[in-house]
Amino acid sequence: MNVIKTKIPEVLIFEPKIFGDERGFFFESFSQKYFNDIIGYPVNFVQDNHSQSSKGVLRGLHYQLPPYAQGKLVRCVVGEVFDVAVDIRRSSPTFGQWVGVNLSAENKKQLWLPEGFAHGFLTLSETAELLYKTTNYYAPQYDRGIIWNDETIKIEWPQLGDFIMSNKDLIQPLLNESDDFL
Ligand SMILES: Cc1cn([C@H]2C[C@H](O)[C@@H](COP(=O)(O)OP(=O)(O)O[C@H]3O[C@H](C)C(=O)[C@H](O)[C@H]3O)O2)c(=O)[nH]c1=O
Repeated sequence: MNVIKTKIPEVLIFEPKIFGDERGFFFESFSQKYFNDIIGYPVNFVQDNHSQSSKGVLRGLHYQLPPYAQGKLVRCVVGEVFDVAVDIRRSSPTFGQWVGVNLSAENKKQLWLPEGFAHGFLTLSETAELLYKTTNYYAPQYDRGIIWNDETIKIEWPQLGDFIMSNKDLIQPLLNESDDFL
């Protein structure tokens, strides 16, 4: 597994070792021991999520407030997405900064974003399926969002024309109006 640092120290990109042969491929998509060694502390995932989206669907930017904050390990198993993590920890030197990476069934990359980050993605392929592990359970009453095109974050979303979003995501607050994370 290759680990790629990003401009935000806590956000990492993992590239698993792929074993290909005439039958196809095999790779370990997750190893608790390896992951803990890389992150430097024990990370306990309690929930797996799976979502499917059509081209142009943008989901996010979402996070959960403490005590239900979620770290996420995200991978794309069908198609391709532009996946984004935003640092929403007001005490962080990288507050308001973002990392974007193309995750795809082809590149098999994974994005790790710990608690304190908002998550969102834009679907680039006709259809895409995302699998992601979370370090806390879904808690709708603690679910929060930030508008996808917040001018202080300035995420450089790929230009695909009109995005498809849930009604909830069309009216998310600005970062500076959102509920404090830390
Ligand atoms: C997130 C979640 C949702 N749900 C139910 C609630 C709704 O009835 C339905 C769709 O939920 P929602 O529209 O919030 O799904 P997304 O817009 O994909 O939300 C996710 O999008 C961004 C990218 C994330 O990182 C989060 O995991 C999450 O916020 O699934 C559950 O039952 N459990 C869950 O963990």
